[in-house]
Amino acid sequence: MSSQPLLRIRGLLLEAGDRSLLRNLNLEIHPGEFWCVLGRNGIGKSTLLHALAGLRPPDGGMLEIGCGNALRPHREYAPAMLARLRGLLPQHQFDAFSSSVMETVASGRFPYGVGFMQLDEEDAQARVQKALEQVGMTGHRHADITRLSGGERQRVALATLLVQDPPLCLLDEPTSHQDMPAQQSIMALLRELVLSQAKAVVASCHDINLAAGFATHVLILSDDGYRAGPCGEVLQLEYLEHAFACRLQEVQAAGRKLFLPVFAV
Ligand SMILES: Nc1ncnc2c1ncn2[C@@H]1O[C@H](COP(=O)(O)OP(=O)(O)OP(=O)(O)O)[C@@H](O)[C@H]1O
Repeated sequence: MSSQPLLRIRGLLLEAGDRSLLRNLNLEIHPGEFWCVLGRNGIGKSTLLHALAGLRPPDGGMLEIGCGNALRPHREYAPAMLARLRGLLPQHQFDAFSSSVMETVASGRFPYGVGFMQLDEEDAQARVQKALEQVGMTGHRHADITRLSGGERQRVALATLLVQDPPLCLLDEPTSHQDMPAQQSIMALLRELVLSQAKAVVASCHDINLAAGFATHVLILSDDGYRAGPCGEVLQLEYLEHAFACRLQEVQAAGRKLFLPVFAV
């Protein structure tokens, strides 16, 4: 890949208490790449995404982010500038107050205002409308976010990220609350962002086959290290069985490679 990376990770160390989650992670994330992060519960996927977003400092090594020019550590950017470079869809949404779906999605434009709530109204509204269409939530635009289902609330959060429109989109389990068609459409939407808008996406995911179907690259985390690279190279039975500590079988269906669990019963 010849383009300038959006994110450079060098010798990254992440710890939780006295436990090392990730040791010596080296990776570059470029425009046009859709990375899925795979691994068991508690392996460190959310921790990694939070570190990539600059929400927690690395415990060792270096993380640099940028767009176009030289990359710099997250701490060297003002918050609004950093919010124009990267956005994070958290795994859970916490709503302390009522707010309409449209107001919530419009909050993604805050980094582009000259002051709090001083937005280009026309531009913001057009973006909100488009994002709600993209996530299939137009019919809920006047709804109170505290009254949405888990899957609906997560799609509103995704629409907020789309409206924020950063070149680097970080998503913690974007498909976890979604039914099967919604999982497919969200993954297709993320792939479209990558292919048609040259964004970079890094998303944690528990479904190997969704990753295989839509991602361009995978990062597989395991207790003793990681594998990273294009899907065709890294989505290997051996690596997956090692990372998930379970037996899998590889099958061909509809012209695609799928990984299924081997049930013990
Ligand atoms: N603030 C914290 N203090 C101590 N340990 C923490 C903290 N936050 C997370 N951990 C631990 O770090 C480990 C990694 O957590 P993380 O949420 O990154 O895992 P994950 O791979 O995203 O898991 P899941 O697939 O279940 O969402 C877990 O063992 C968790 O208990």
